[in-house]
Amino acid sequence: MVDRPNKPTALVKTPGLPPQPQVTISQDNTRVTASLHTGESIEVLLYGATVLSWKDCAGDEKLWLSETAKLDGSKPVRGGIPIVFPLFGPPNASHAATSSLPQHGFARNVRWEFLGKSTSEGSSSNVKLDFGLSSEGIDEATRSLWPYSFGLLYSVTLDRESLNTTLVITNDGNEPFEIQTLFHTYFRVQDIASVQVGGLEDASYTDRVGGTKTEAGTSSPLTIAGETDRVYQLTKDSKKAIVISDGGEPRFNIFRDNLDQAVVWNPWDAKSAAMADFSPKDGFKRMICVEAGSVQGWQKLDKGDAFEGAQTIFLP
Ligand SMILES: O=P(O)(O)OC[C@H]1O[C@@H](O)[C@H](O)[C@@H](O)[C@@H]1O
Repeated sequence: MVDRPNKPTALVKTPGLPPQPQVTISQDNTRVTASLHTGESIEVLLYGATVLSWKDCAGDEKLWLSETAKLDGSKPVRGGIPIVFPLFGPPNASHAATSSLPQHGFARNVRWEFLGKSTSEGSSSNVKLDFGLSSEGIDEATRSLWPYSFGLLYSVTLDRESLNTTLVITNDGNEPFEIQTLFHTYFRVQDIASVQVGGLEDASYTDRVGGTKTEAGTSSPLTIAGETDRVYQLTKDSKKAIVISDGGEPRFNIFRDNLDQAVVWNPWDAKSAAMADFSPKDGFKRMICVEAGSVQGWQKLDKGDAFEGAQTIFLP
């Protein structure tokens, strides 16, 4: 073998890109899943753009999803994070424009479009999934119940220690409209008897159990010992977290952005027994809904206006 005195120098090795988040669309085109190389993952059903699952790096599920939740588009999902829009709660004749809509509006009852994924610049430790819905994307029957020209852009960002959901609502038509919106997050807890919700102290609230009444805030964290359905009126201070603790340990820190109310809901035994899509029947012991939203009064959007609201849930 001839030894070549002037060998070409080896090519300088380009450092490999860090492992990128994986995003997959299910074969039946109904779900999008995303995972970080460190193990965290989310799964989003295109029906309602409902986040069904959020797991930490150890694979522990953070959201509660009923075992009998309908995932076939026949009913809003009982669990995960359904989106409430453009109406919170049951329709009411006092607000004519939304009085024909179903409870919590229609955004959770229709299929959204997956618009794509992105990551923060230079980062492989987060992934953002974008979903869209517009007046053109809903069926004629729904459009006739709420005949406005709108656009919704919903972004779900998974980070190693947090999940952010951001909704941007635009008025794309000439007619003004009024909206309410909320992230109806079902949190998974170990034992509702040992759950405390902090960060709501001193906030007045509307109690919706057994007739609607307004109550002054209390100084201690909220505990749940029966059916609970409250709309808390919060300050605009987006730096103050709502903290869900379980067994004395903080589990979730929820930060709001431009969402001035939080609903706390647990149906307890009788109400959950009456819901066919709620199971197991003692599942109310392992869930609590803490729902950041804008649901007191209405946000008016004139032609060309936009409203943006977000929540970020941190794992302590
Ligand atoms: O059964 P739905 O329509 O999903 O609503 C569940 C609950 O959602 C909560 O946000 C409301 O405060 C409750 O009053 C309601 O019962």
